Amino acid sequence: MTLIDGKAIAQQVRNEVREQVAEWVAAGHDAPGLATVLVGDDAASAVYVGNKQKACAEVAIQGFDHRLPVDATEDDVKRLLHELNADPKVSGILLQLPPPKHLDGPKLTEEIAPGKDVDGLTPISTGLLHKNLPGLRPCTPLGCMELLKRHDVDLQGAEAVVVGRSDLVGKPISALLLQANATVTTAHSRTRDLDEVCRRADVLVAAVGVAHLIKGDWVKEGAAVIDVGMNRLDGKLTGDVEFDSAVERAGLITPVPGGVGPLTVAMLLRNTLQAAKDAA
Ligand SMILES: Nc1nc2c(c(=O)[nH]1)N[C@@H](CN(C=O)c1ccc(C(=O)N[C@@H](CCC(=O)O)C(=O)O)cc1)CN2
Repeated sequence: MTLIDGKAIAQQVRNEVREQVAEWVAAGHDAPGLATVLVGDDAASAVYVGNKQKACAEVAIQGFDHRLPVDATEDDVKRLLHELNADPKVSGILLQLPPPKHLDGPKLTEEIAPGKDVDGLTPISTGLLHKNLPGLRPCTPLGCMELLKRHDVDLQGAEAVVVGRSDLVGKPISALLLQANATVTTAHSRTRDLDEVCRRADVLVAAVGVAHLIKGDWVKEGAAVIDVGMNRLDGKLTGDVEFDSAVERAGLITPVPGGVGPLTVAMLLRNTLQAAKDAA
């Protein structure tokens, strides 16, 4: 069994982005710029945004850190996003999710210009993904694919089961796996005989947001298990997979923390460089 080291792979990706940014700037271009927009004072979101800004500094991407108060209106957020859309120093924009309850995160995200949508979450980016046309893809699904690629997991004709159908992870990772020629089942909370469906999987992606939903004996011997879940259980961060039992059967598996999570930020950096290049 191989334990996937997401931190190490994320660091490799960040090193690659740093070199590619340096080459881009050496060729006479402006450094790419990433604008993060955080509305309100959610502690976890503030940490994620802080990490994104730090990661930008590490690879010489310009970071623009925008904070709006918890009572910001829909118009306030839209105004800021429109300003950022028009700012040539900004190659990529992200609205940290979720915003405070009175705001509709997905609807506000639609205001981001598709060319700057480094989260890959606007309807245009979603359409490009599902048509397999060039565009920006969501970061966490890209991170899952990167982990599989760097571990040489053969996806051709593989049975892939994705548990979860969110716009952020479940649906886009299903699309990416399908494009890699896996046979994909997107399972969810209403799927019948979920245990049996999971047991078919050569590649099992858990992105449902329920701590330890996927039991060890649902895992096929030798399967690649990618756990996207990030749940708090008894004060501890834990995934959607019952790790201690799944590890007995998996061929390779991501831990939580230290698996998929770090790749989200690394792929955001890669997307920001891509957005800068596409805009040039
Ligand atoms: N606009 C977006 N909002 C949100 C996204 C996103 O991709 N775009 N994803 C998540 C939050 N997120 C990044 O924004 C994120 C979450 C977790 C991690 C991470 O590295 N997790 C660590 C553990 C961290 C901890 O101890 O709390 C890990 O898994 O090892 C990175 C990014 C929702 N919002």
